[in-house]
Amino acid sequence: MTETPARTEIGDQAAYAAAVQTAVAASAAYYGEGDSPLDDDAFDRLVRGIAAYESGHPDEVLPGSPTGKVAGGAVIGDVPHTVPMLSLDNVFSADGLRAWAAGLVRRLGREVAAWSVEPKLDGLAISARYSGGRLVQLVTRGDGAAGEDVSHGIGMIVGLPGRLAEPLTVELRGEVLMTRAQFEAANTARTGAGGTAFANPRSAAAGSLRAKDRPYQVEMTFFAYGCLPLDGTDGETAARLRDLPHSGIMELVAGLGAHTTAATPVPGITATTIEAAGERVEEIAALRAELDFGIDGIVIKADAAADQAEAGISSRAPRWAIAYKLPAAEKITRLLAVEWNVGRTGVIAPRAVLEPVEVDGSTVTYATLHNAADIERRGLRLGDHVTVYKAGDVIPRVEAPVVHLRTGQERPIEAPSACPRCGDEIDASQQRWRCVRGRSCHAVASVRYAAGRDQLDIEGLGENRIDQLVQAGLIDDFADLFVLTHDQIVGLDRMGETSTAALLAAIEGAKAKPLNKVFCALGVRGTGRSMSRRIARHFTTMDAIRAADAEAFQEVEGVGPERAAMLVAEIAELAPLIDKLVAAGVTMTEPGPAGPAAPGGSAEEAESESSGLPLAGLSVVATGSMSGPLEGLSRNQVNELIERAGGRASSSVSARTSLLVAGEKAGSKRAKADKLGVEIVTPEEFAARVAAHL
Ligand SMILES: NC(=O)c1ccc[n+]([C@@H]2O[C@H](COP(=O)([O-])OP(=O)(O)OC[C@H]3O[C@@H](n4cnc5c(N)ncnc54)[C@H](O)[C@@H]3O)[C@@H](O)[C@H]2O)c1
Ligand SMILES: [Zn+2]
Repeated sequence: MTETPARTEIGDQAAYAAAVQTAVAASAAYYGEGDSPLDDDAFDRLVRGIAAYESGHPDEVLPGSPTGKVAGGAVIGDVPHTVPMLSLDNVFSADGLRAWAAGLVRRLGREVAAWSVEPKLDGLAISARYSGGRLVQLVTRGDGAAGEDVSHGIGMIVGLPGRLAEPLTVELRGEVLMTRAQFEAANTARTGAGGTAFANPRSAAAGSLRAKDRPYQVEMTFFAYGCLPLDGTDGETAARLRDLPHSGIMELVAGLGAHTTAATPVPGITATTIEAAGERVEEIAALRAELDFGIDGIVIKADAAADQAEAGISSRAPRWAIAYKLPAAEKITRLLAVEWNVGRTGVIAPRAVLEPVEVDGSTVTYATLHNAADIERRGLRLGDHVTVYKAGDVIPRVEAPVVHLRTGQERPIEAPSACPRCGDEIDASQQRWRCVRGRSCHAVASVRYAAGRDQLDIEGLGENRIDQLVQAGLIDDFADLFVLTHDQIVGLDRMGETSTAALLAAIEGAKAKPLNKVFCALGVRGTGRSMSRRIARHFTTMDAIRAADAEAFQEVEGVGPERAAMLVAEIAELAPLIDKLVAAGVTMTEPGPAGPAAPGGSAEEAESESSGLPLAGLSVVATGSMSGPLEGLSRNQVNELIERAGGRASSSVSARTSLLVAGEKAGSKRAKADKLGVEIVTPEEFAARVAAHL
């Protein structure tokens, strides 16, 4: 959310003319079939470059330039709109919003009565005309003055009723989009019918709405954001629509039976000050990742009809409304490779390796692909351009191939025919593939981790020895260590009486390790040493950990909703292993009083482990893209660095945060840290502080 967003540099007239051509073609594709070769970020950079060039060379402006026009002037329709369907001007920061509001107040010569704040739905604008309460025509926005008749879409759009609750003659305006589920279903239907996948929900909605004869059914969703009189609207209704504030219109529309944002986790609200409106902007932005439909910003409008009427409109956009743009949550990049990783339980999951791309404030190199069937269903190929989606803390995912960018060089993605870790067979009978060895596929690595110095610290149990025990069929996981007998071990290669006795004693000693070490030994995803200490300290017993739900886990510092849900799932999955440990008499409690952990767990440990380290006692959050010596580090690697340097890594800024490492595009976390007075440093400054641990 930087105030001066990046733009394409345009050096001369020829480059300018080429840029105009590219932008107009992209717009035509975007509003037409929904198959633009550019992602929104690239398109917006280009148009900003064009605008900058034009302001420096006003005599060179081409008549076909997209600037200052609805839909870049790229689209034409033949159904005139009663009232122009406009675009929206943009701001990119809280300062920009305040400046815009101040300008509007100046123009009106009085305070704005109220602000309405609602999500900016990322679909396409539609005009839905009702006659006597019956839906009779659908028209796209087109160039703003006239649009295309897409009435064949009637009946495919959830939330756009065929009949209103009252027999009114009115025009509803709103956005048609696809929810994530509708998008997945549309792509399944399309690829199933031999077609190619849509690149993203927005283009799927655009393409589906315009297509007339389709051999398969798709479903879309409508959200209303306006209601206008039409020819034939009765006088009373027309007067009501003219006088009601925007919020009142929204209530009326909902009452008529059309979808509005009221029923979503981000309902439109009104605020009396622009500061309060700004807070709502932050709230909506924070919920973006959890919504099942795309939003690309937040729309702030003067609510009162009189304020709107007096502010008026420009040729492109109303002056009484503004779009607060959020960073693009979706980018186009290349799919370079697919890795097949074997999880702790033997699940074999594909992961996309991408040409690194900046999405929503962080660099994305990997993205989830779920399973082999998913790759098939999406019709992905190696070398494809793909749309990658990430918002907030959501794990990045590959949405779809951008089929119209194919060159013919793309290759099929080959699924492994044997377990990539142990070479044994794959059980492909379910959507999630598994190694037939299940957990024991993972045995050597996981037992080695459990026996490591920071976990159970079992001396004499190196990789070779573990491998030997696994090969001999004596252990499948580290709980099996505790039931090994003298006779089982002493016969093994290079195991004499002395080393056998030493090993058994070391294993026996591990039973007395405190809960935090035992928990850490489980290798729960997303928990390292310090997180294990915090969890053990917070819950104090394994029973309490096992009983905790996601909400309870979020009370542990540094555990957000996503990690909490994962912890619950992982711990449930580990139940058989934990049961074995309990049965073997391994310690399941943490000494010392419960409560928030000191930076290093128990006070003593904290002393010995992290005092003297540069981040001792500090809770550190990193956000935005890392640069300087930290460039290229994943968020996880940065967190590990924080922990190595004695700090606690956390993903959310709170009053307890000591330090925010804010890279480029730090966004809302930076704003929050600012507000809370948390110290903020650049990645370079941070790197200097922890140089010894880099
Ligand atoms: N990738 C490409 O090639 C390409 C080409 C053209 C445009 N675009 C993208 O489209 C955007 C510009 O498009 P635009 O001119 O349609 O403007 P816009 O989408 O940024 O804003 C105007 C539109 O917002 C929609 N909207 C959503 N929620 C609303 C609400 N609550 N109240 C009012 N309106 C709401 C309406 O449909 C309205 O027409 C840019 O972000 C650009 O990146 C991309
Ligand atoms: Zn295996």
